[in-house]
Amino acid sequence: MQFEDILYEVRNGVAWIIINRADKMNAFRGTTCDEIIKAMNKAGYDRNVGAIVLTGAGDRAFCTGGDQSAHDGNYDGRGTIGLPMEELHAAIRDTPKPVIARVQGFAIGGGNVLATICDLTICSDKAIFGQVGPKMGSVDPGYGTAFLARVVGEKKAREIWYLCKRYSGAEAVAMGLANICVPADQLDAEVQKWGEELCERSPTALAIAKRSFNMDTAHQAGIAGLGMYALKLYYDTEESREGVNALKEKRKPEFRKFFK
Ligand SMILES: CC(C)(COP(=O)(O)OP(=O)(O)OC[C@H]1O[C@@H](n2cnc3c(N)ncnc32)[C@H](O)[C@@H]1OP(=O)(O)O)[C@@H](O)C(=O)NCCC(=O)NCCSC(=O)c1cc(O)c2ccccc2c1O
Repeated sequence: MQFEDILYEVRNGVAWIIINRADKMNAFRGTTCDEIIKAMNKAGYDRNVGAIVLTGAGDRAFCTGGDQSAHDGNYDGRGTIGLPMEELHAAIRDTPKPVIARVQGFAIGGGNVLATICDLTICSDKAIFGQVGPKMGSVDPGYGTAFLARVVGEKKAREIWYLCKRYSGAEAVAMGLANICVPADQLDAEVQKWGEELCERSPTALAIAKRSFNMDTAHQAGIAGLGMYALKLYYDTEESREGVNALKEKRKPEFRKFFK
């Protein structure tokens, strides 16, 4: 399988899916989403793979969400908003293997959502977690908000989305957003160790456990699907475009000027 935006490697039974767009801080465009979906399915149904790692290339970012240079009212791919976000999130949740987010640098916006949805998160002491949606004219109306509240609790999730603060790896562990934080030079070894340990467990027991954990929040896919249509309408407003424009022009957005 040939990929343009990602790398796919199997290391001793652990499949590594690496977003390979370091120049864009591993932001995803349509192609990136489609390739991650394919890779999740490939790893999920490969009998020689016991665990999956999702990460980004380089040390500056895990993933900074939607590629804003490919965002002009809509993103550049397929789906309601020009990115198949519902399918990407479903691919991570539905693949029958545990998915570990390996977080170095920024896990911001949709990158933060991807890490949240993964089964486990291992981060380095250089990791920075956070949301940017209301700062740049977007929001994730599904797992990124509703599921986050299940992970870190309602108050913290609302703080994360409303205030768009940044959080260290240690803070992410304290709030339950990450499982463990290790020094940056030990991150790869730690992630591979967890992956290989998962390979020793019964794959069927893990698959059933994963489905069972997912069951409790499966209805959130409905909120996401419906919300995408609301988001599409929002992206067509001056208020939302102000966020993208301000980011490109490296200035503070003035949303209230456009609020109707
Ligand atoms: C990540 C940052 C906080 C880093 O700041 P810093 O000051 O360290 O670095 P720079 O800002 O100078 O960035 C360096 C370089 O990288 C480019 N870049 C960074 N992020 C992106 C990006 N997302 N898209 C395109 N390019 C990016 C940046 O432009 C610089 O390039 P130069 O050429 O100028 O050197 C900071 O960069 C930052 O805040 N980035 C933007 C983050 C962002 O807005 N992300 C998108 C949010 S929306 C989203 O992700 C999203 C997610 C979902 O899950 C959704 C689900 C459903 C619906 C919608 C969703 C959605 O919209």
